[in-house]
Amino acid sequence: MQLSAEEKRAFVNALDQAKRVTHPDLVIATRRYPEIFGPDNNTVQFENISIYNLFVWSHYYSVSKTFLGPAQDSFGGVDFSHEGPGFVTWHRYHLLQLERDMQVLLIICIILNILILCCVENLMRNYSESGYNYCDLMGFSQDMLGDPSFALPYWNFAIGGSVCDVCTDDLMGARSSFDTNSISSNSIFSRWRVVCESVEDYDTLGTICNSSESSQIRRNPGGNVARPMVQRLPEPQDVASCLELNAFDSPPFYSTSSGSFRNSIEGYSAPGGNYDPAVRSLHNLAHLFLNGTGGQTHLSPNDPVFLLLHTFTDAIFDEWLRRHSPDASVYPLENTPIGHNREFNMVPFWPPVTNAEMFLTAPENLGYSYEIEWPARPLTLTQIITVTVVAALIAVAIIFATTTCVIRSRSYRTEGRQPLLGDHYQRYDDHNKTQSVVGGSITCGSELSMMKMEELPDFRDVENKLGRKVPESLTRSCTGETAIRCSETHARADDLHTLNNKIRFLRQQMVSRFCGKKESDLQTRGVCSV
Ligand SMILES: O=C1C=c2cc(C(=O)O)[nH]c2=CC1=O
Repeated sequence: MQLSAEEKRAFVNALDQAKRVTHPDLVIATRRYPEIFGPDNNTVQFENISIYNLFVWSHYYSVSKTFLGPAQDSFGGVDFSHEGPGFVTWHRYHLLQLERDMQVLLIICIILNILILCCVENLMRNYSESGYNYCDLMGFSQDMLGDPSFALPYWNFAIGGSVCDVCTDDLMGARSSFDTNSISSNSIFSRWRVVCESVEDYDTLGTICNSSESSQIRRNPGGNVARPMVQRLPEPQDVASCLELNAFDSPPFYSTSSGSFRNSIEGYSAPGGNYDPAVRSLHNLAHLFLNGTGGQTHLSPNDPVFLLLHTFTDAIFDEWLRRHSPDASVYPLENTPIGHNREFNMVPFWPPVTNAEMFLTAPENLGYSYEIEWPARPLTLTQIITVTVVAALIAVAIIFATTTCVIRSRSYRTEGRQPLLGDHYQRYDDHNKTQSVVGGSITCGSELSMMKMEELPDFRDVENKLGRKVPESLTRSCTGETAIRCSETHARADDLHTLNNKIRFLRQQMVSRFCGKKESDLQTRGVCSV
């Protein structure tokens, strides 16, 4: 989704070229081994095939029944690329082969153009003057020229919801307005035709898929009403959970494996690792979501969404390798389904390549990397417990603080109706010392000072705030009891509250001024009373 418009166009055009240009090196077998030399035993049953169709054919071949020999049953249920540890390694190589083939395509194109320009310019002058070049003759477009570092992008399919965001005309093709199962005619992919469609015929006739193209790509993302579970894409959390799994794979190394990263990313077990026959997740779910060509194993690469879906699957595999740094030995050496053992060659790639060769971190060993932001990891049980306990403690602290505030504020309010200087502010006499503040008088030890409140520095502020004169009886030298009474007579509760605070402040000032101590110190020692 982050490609620029130009990058999208170049990518789509490059795929279209790959669909049309014949693979420069490889041919496909269209008959099984006993018939490979043809009816006359002299005509090899091979065919040329385009670069993209070879990509489709390889996948078809890897999931096809394997012929065991004359008079022997086909070996059904064989799958060299799914339902086993080789799922991730096989599909990785599959993508790398296509990517390399497309890079070569671009290099050939550049070389041929240079040759035309330098060597056969005269010969081709008329053609060049028409604005075309040799690569156009072969089906190349200018978009692809000069970019031999071509790389396959990926589709983050773990976005939840039921919208295929890459199914737009500038990418993989929007839905046709006329047929919900077709691709819009504005997309180049509406003109693609599939290969390997006639599986039943191949099986009954004992043949193999050839390069013949047949019907259009079918696609109806999220539209399988008969199977609501596959109407939604996987969620980001599914990726996060799957990446947490420690074990690469687990016996029987099949679609029934539990606690297996491979089976989770493949999508036969829940993202958290438990095998559940009813579950389809991640890669499998994305396939089934496409609901058409891309959801049928023998056909799925015909829909180009396949390769974006698989580059993302490969990115998850690579992130798992990076996080868990597994030794090669975590990939099972034996007892896997046929073709999936660690040192076995992956069928049908040529030249031979083993699963082990793809079980390595890509940036360090294979020369490519993915630019992806991974969803946050889900919390472990311990983390959930810790967070819960901390949250509970914070809640208790908040409740305690709130309750204390409420009680205090209530007591302040009632203070307005209580003596300003109550019983506990009564004179306190110690044998040695007497610190006492009563109304506007302070006694410190033997030293006695009398002071009118009016004389204290900012006493006028109180009056300003009250908007009137402070009651006379208070300003003189109210003893505790007197102060209340005179206040109750002259001031409202709010005023009393303000006054109360002010008096408390003044009292502190007086205590510290006359005793040279803070009131709190004196109170701590239990020798100060007001
Ligand atoms: O192309 C594929 C289609 C698939 C469908 C399922 C499924 O779980 O039913 N799995 C698939 C894998 C494919 O590669």
